[in-house]
Amino acid sequence: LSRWGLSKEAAAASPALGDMAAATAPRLRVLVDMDGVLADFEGAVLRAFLARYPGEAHVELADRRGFSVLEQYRCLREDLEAKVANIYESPGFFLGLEPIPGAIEAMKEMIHMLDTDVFICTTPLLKYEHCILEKYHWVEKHLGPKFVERLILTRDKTVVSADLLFDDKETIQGAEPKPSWEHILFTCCHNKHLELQPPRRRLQSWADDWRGIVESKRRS
Ligand SMILES: Cc1cn([C@H]2C[C@H](O)[C@@H](COP(=O)(O)O)O2)c(=O)[nH]c1=O
Ligand SMILES: [Mg+2]
Repeated sequence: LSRWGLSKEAAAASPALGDMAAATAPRLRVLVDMDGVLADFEGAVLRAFLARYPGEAHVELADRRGFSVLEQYRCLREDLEAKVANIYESPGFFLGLEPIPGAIEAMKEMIHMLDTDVFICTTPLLKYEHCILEKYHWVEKHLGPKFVERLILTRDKTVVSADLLFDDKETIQGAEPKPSWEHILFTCCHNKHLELQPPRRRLQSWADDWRGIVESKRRS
């Protein structure tokens, strides 16, 4: 079935029906993750770690593997886990994240695309004291109040319905075994070495063809 609920065979057999369906095509809903996609979580962790613990063992961004920076530091040395957690649980950490290159421009363009609804979909830390409020402030600071209305905070992205999700986490699991969205893996230091099995798709950066991905989904 296409996004319009019409089988590809039916649309091919009756072009008029296909045209009608296209004319009444539903709006495309796009979810964009925050940490690692809009905001540079990884770069900020490393910079703050080096500043707070100079001379301490650390993981260079080029050596990052796996979603959890916490886990990699724990593997390096058990006591580093608490040090790294302390970094991103500190007040000001989430608000101070630098935007990922091209992210702000892409979001401002995407929100004006015809028949497209864009939302930011992000997971707050369980230790949420600073993280949640600062995520709202970050969005207002970098993207403006219109995007604050489009911020979804959830610990389970699988229950949010959409056509596309741009996210740097390799595997996104939750209560819904078959999420409605196609996950586009956004390249980040911790996932760049992964080889995706077809038909999974990647966006290498915001300079890559995100518009092509959005339009291909609209046509599907
Ligand atoms: C250890 C660790 C934690 N995070 C945190 C930061 C955010 O609160 C979420 C990620 O949210 P997303 O919506 O999946 O981007 O988890 C992290 O990003 N990386 C880590 O290594
Ligand atoms: Mg992320």
